[in-house]
Formats: sequence, structure tokens, C-alpha cells
Amino acid sequence: MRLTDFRCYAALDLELDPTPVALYGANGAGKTNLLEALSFLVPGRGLRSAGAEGVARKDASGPAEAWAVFAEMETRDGEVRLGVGARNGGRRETRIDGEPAPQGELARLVPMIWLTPAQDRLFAGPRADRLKFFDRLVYAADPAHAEAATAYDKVRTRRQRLLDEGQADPAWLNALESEMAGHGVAMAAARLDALIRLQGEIDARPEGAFPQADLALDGAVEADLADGLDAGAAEDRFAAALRDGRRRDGAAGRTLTRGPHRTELVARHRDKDQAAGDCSTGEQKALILTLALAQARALARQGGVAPLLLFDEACAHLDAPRREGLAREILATGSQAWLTGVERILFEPFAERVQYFEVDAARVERSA
Ligand SMILES: Nc1ncnc2c1ncn2[C@@H]1O[C@H](COP(=O)(O)OP(=O)(O)OP(=O)(O)O)[C@@H](O)[C@H]1O
Repeated sequence: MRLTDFRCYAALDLELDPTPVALYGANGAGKTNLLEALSFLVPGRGLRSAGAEGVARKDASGPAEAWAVFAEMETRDGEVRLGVGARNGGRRETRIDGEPAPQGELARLVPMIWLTPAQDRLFAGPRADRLKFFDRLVYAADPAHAEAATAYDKVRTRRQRLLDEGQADPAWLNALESEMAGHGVAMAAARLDALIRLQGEIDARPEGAFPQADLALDGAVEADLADGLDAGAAEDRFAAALRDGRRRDGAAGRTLTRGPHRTELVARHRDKDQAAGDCSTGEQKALILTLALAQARALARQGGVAPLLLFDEACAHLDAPRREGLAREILATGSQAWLTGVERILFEPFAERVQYFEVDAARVERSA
């Protein structure tokens, strides 16, 4: 992995083997920035949602002209050289084996799952954050879901703009709504499919360090599909709901019509028979890990390539038995997990099966 002018790193060159990576060091040392760099190897704005324009290294003379992240990695297409970067605050560029490529290609090559401290109380926080987290799990297994979701949001924004302006041509709105319905039903179907697999994976694992969870999706289109409506009928129904909702959506200035943008991920802690949102911070963190690890297992089984796991401060709220459980579960997936923590001792349960790096003021040193 090589970084050029990314966040606090002017230049970094890391040689790694495929085992998990434990990064330890003081606050502000540069641990999360390494995970963020890797998160740009899939489409999107990275794990801090900063986007390509926000990550160039800054010093007293201002931001660097260009930044880049380069990695040689095992992907679904075998060993591939991936490069991403941007120049002069511009759009992000992608290279695959040295050739320019569309960003979307990355989703197909590299399954990736990340967890950050910002998600610690995911189940008690805003609905949209939960859905985003779940959608990312779905993307890791089904890259087409990311494309459908992006396309859906684009059309939804266009329709909303027309409604906000108040003088839209009904035929034009019909066309946009039918496009929204097509992408929306594809999204809902991908989510349901992923949910069933994920739940199966969770159920197959005995209750251990991480709690069993019962998952459901509360969404209008998901409900239609779960009730057995075929895709065509579900699209017609959703398009009709959008048509009926025009006046209300226009008055509200946002899409109140129930569609895949308003779906809720419902999770319960099975053993406690409690809504995940009512669980303690540590229990919520454990539940999030239940989901992420279950998806990692499903992916490793399904695609042959274990996903890259970026777990920022995952150990912070975990007690010693759960930290041991985390090590066991990660090692069982065969994933290269990248873990951060302020102290090396947090990774003790991995023993010799992890590569240690000490991070200190943007210097990264391998340690025995
Ligand atoms: N664009 C940038 N240019 C230069 N330095 C940056 C830039 N963005 C962030 N930094 C700095 O990078 C440093 C490391 O940040 P990072 O989030 O990686 O730390 P960390 O080791 O994960 O810390 P913590 O344990 O507190 O989470 C911070 O001091 C931050 O101010």
C-alpha cells in the first residue's frame, strides 16, 4: 500500500502480508487516516464521508495539489493494482492495473466492510444512518445494489426539484417516477435477499461473544415484495404511490412518499428480547459486529474472497471476553481486518496471528 499526500501522510510505503493488521498509537497519530485511505478503494466518499476534495494533505502553504492511494491486492479478479486519487481539488480518478477505469468497477473487485466510532450508537441514532450501514453491507455482496441506489437517488432528486418548482409536466414526472420505481424495486429486492442471507448466517452461529440479532426491514416496497408481489406489480404500485404523493412531496420539499429511501432496518437483541436501540453502547457495538462479521462470513463463503474489514476502534467498548471473541471471529473469516486502538494490549487475543504496526506522528513502523 502506498499513500501520497493523503491526510497526514506525505509519502508512505507499507509492505503487508495477508493477515490482519493491528495499528496502535496515541490519539492523532494517523491510524484512522490509514483506514480512510483504504476506504477510497471502493466507490463513495470514504469512511469519513469526506469525499475526494477533502483528503489532500494540508500544511501551512495550503492543500497538496494531488493525493493518491495505491494498493496491490487480492480481489475477485485475482491480484490487481488499484489506484485512486484526485488533482487540484477535482474529481476522483480511478486506475485498475494502471488503466483509467470507472469508479463503479472497484465495487465489483473489492468487498469491504467498515465500522467507525461514529456508528457506536447506530441503533439509537437516525434512521438514515442505519439504512446507510445496512446498504453498505449489501453493496459488499452485491455491487449492482450500489448502482441502483445511486441511480435512484439521482432520479429522486430530479423529481423533487421539479415538484419544488411547482410547474412540472405530468408526462415528464411519469417518466421519472417509473424510473424511480424500477431502481427502487431492484434496491428493495437486493436488500431483502441480503437480509435473508445475513439472518441465516447469524442463526447458524451459536450465541458466543456477539449476540444473536433478529433483523427486519420496514419499508413499503420491501413489504410488497415480501408479500409475494412480483417485481413488475411492485413497480406499478410504487409508481402510483409517487404519482398520488406529488402534491404532498412538493409542499413538503422532500420525498415523503414511502419508498426505499425511507426504509428502516429493525434489529432486536434476541437473548434480551429488546429493541437494539434500547441496548447499552457496548451491546449495540456488539450487535453491529454481529452483523458485520456475519456478512464477512457470508461473503467469504459466497465469493471466495474474504472482504477487507476496516474496524476503527472496534475494541474500545468491548470487555475482555468480547475482545477475545472478536479475534476468534475475524481469524475464522480469513479476512484482512485492519484494527486500530490506542494500545497494543487491546490486540493481545490475536497473539502472533496479526501484524503489528506502531503509528506515531504519521510514521508507521512494523513491530515484532
Ligand atoms: N488533510 C490533512 N492534512 C494533514 N493532516 C491532517 C489532515 N486531515 C487530518 N489530519 C491530521 O491527521 C492526524 C491523524 O488523524 P487520525 O484520525 O488518523 O488519528 P488517529 O490515530 O486515528 O487518532 P484517534 O486515536 O484520536 O482516533 C490528526 O492530527 C489530524 O489533524
